[in-house]
Amino acid sequence: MGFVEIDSISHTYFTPTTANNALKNIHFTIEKGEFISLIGPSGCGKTTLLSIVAGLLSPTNGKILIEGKNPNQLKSLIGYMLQQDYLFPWKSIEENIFLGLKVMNLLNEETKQKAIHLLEVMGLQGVEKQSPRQLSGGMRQRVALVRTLAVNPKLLLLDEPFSALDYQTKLKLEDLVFTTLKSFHKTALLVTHDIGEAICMSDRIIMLSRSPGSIHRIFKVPKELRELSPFEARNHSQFPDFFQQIWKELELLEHK
Ligand SMILES: Nc1ncnc2c1ncn2[C@@H]1O[C@H](COP(=O)(O)OP(=O)(O)OP(=O)(O)O)[C@@H](O)[C@H]1O
Repeated sequence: MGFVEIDSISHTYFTPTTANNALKNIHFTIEKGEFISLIGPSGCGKTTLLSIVAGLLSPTNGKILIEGKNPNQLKSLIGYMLQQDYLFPWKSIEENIFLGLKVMNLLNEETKQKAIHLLEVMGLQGVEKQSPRQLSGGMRQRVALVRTLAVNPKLLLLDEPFSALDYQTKLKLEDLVFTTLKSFHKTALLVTHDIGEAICMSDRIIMLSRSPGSIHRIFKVPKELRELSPFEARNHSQFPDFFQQIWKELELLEHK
């Protein structure tokens, strides 16, 4: 059994007059420590799937099991990182990174110290007393990552966490997130529109097609690229060919 079992998920959004089949029979597993990316044309159901895995939305059909359990039983073990950092502007950085720990009743001297240490790991030592307004977008996203990791989640769900950043910051953050997650042996599911990002961060890439959202193809990232940091992977000789392969397939789906 995989660490995460996504077992024949279908989802329909109902309105009084319409039924929108957002997902149909999505079935795959994620191994512990694996990094998976979801890509596909707009509206193919990536965010819907992530919300279902997070336990925020109940699928119309099928089930999700994380270590054999329903995600609703384990919300505390799932961390979410989004495009917006959702830091509270009126709270200090320190208060922001302790927030998840506080909500989950896990705030003590040890967990506080670990969170502060994570800030240092992210290159943010000394910002504890500052306000989010004083930090750049990339710094705030790093704080958001610290807050997410502080509660020691087993599964990280990343919904386009780098898409609002400038290109250089995005590349740096990809490297940082990648190395941090690998060093803590975290399992992650990333939604992205960026093929390059999917290639350089993932072990496998799941391409969805739309109407209804279903798995079109699963790509295994070549071993040579998986062994490198995202920045190095983007510069590897195998990167352009693999990029082209995925790009062409995605183009076909976009115009379907
Ligand atoms: N709350 C909702 N009510 C009705 N339909 C919805 C709702 N949320 C999403 N949908 C529809 O479900 C389908 C999948 O949407 P979803 O946002 O999951 O796709 P996505 O792949 O994340 O899109 P994008 O890449 O544009 O962010 C789309 O057709 C969308 O219009």
